[in-house]
Amino acid sequence: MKYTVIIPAAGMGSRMHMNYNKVFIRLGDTPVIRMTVEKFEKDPDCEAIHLAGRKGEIDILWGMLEGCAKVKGIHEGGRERQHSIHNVLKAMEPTGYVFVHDGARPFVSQATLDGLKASVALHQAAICGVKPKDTLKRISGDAVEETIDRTSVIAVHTPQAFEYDLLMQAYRHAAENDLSVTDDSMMVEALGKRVHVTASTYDNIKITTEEDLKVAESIVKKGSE
Ligand SMILES: Nc1ccn([C@@H]2O[C@H](COP(=O)(O)OP(=O)(O)OP(=O)(O)O)[C@@H](O)[C@H]2O)c(=O)n1
Ligand SMILES: O=P(O)(O)OC[C@@H](O)[C@@H](O)[C@@H](O)CO
Repeated sequence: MKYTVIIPAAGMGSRMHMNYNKVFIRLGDTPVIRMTVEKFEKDPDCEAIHLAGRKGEIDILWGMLEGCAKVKGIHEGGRERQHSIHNVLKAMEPTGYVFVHDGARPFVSQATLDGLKASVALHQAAICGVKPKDTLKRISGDAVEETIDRTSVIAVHTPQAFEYDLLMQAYRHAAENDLSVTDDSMMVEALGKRVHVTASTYDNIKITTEEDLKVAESIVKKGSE
């Protein structure tokens, strides 16, 4: 199963409190965005990589990704993650399957990619995640309303994998209905389509806040799953 991956990298990284985009942070010698892209350079089933970058950072991204032969385009991002991805979807060639993967998740495993490929080929829409390790409660202000059955929830990661036509339809529908989402699956769910779930790894963190950098450095040191 061959696919194209869209990697949004056009955020501000504001929760990282640095004065530059967090995907440019180096872990060892390598920028986060290059580590992420290399995961897909190495997967023989990934045919093309398209990124979203902030206006003014597109040349920096091309520089950081020098020699990454599958990178076919770096497109201008938008106000929110979903607008960045929609811009890429509109700019790239139609294809069979599309993965969407955060530029800030450099530790996705090959097994996670393989699981998603198998699932999306069967179900048209597949996401990955991990079981929560903590007890989960629904709250109102500082009061507990209920304890959630944690066997019925997952913490969702990327990549998320879709048939191209389905994802295009979902993004068009979201734009027309002004839907605000935090992942791509929410748009497909809004069409009434069933989305399947496969396993991710606890290493597949999204680098979001300063403490994530310490975790990321320790994953680099030990090697990711
Ligand atoms: N307008 C945006 C916002 C986010 N992203 C990308 O989407 C991914 C996940 O988003 P998030 O972790 O929220 O990144 P930021 O928006 O950069 O972080 P923050 O919300 O702290 O500013 C990141 O790789 C980020 O670069 C994007 O392409 N376009
Ligand atoms: O809401 P945030 O801006 O932190 O992140 C949005 C998405 O990147 C995130 O929901 C996916 O990575 C799936 O977890």
